[in-house]
Amino acid sequence: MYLHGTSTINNEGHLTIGGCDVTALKAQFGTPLYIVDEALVRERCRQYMEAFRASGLTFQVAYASKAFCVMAMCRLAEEEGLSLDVVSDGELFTALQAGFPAQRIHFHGNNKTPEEIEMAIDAQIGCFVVDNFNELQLLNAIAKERGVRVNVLLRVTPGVEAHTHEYISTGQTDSKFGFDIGNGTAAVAVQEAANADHIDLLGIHSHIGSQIFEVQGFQMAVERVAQFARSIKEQTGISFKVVNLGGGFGIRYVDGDTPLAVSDYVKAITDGVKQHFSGIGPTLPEIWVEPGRSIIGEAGTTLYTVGSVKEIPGVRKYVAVDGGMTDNPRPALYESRYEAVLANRANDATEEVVSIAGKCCESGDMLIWDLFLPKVKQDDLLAVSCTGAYNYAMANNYNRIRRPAVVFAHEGQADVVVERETHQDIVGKDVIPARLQKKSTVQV
Ligand SMILES: Cc1ncc(COP(=O)(O)O)c(C=O)c1O
Ligand SMILES: N[C@@H](CCCC[NH3+])C(=O)O
Repeated sequence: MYLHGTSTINNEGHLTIGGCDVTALKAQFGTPLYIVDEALVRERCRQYMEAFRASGLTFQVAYASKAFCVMAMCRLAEEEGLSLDVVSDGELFTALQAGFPAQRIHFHGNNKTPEEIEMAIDAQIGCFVVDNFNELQLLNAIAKERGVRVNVLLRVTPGVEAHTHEYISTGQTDSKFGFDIGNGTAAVAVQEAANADHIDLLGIHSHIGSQIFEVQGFQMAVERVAQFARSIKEQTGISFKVVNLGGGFGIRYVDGDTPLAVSDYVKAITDGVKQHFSGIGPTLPEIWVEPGRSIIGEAGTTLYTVGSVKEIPGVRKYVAVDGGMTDNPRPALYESRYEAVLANRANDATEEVVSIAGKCCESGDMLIWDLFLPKVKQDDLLAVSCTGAYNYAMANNYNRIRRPAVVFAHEGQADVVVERETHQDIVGKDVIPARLQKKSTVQV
């Protein structure tokens, strides 16, 4: 059984996270429950910061908040010295409400609305990562209206195919994101941004995909982006002060996943920058990255209570838990695989192979197929590991199921950072028009 971060099994055979016994967390907060190992998140942040410091380059590590964006997480990222990547007014609002320094916020997205752009300009965020020509023109016009100048990176597609699930691969030419280098669009965008009177072009951005295990994709992206920067410099004299190489660094979900150490990914990038960018300008560019999953993914665990257990003799045993695709849609979306332990009897010998079903009215709502566990009973606790990234962030209310609470566990203390939704939250935005209101049956 693989235990991430501070997770241990105590003498009673209970899983503990951040020094908290999960059976006590269940008693206090109920299930399903997302538990975040705060020390592991901090450790990951520090690994990035230290690896970049060791490179001697000027840098920013921006936490890609799409992976898990709540106010406490923004605070934690700020405390660790990270910047923040947001992709919507919702994420921006969350960051600002948490008091995250606006200058360290970078705004992404392939279809920012005028309202989002206005909100971000008014908040004086650090930088827009511009995805397309419509946005470039809109941003310039809004900045002009407000009499300000805005910092911009242009998102380019370097033509690198990352080895990952096709839905989370983004660096190839046929992608909804960015200006393509290969077909010349990126060069046109650079010229247009440089000519725009209310835009300061800081540099370029490239993100090749997510959950990537090898360094080759990143090395290739650095090389392509550097070639592009060199040709732009030669043809136009424009040089890039900042190069953002995105996120995508892989993590260990299950046995057989082989992520590299954070320092290895960072070294591949910084070595590549030193090699390929030397001589383009008087100094090397500032390097930014945007890790999301690798900061928060392994630090998250989802705790469920087992409900029904159904055996189809000779076929399969289904163990249903009190959550499912509403709190973790990743198995249904990407066929993602997860590991789990029986968190109240983790020392019992494994005896059977079961499949973990969610409670949604949907056959595809399966969390884990063919998992070895001790003999599972109703009311047992199941802890699915590695659910920190893109779980709470993609949680939904299908079947009007309430989103679980999130707690940060640290040094024996667990604090709620998101409360469990209530039934009232579920109907809170519903409106019954007057003509559908229930008529009173009381006769006067
Ligand atoms: C532009 C951009 N930056 C950063 C990330 C974060 O990626 P990851 O969570 O894989 O590090 C993503 C998501 O893939 C992204 O699209
Ligand atoms: N939501 C995806 C990652 C998306 C990355 C964003 N560009 C996942 O769960 O793996």
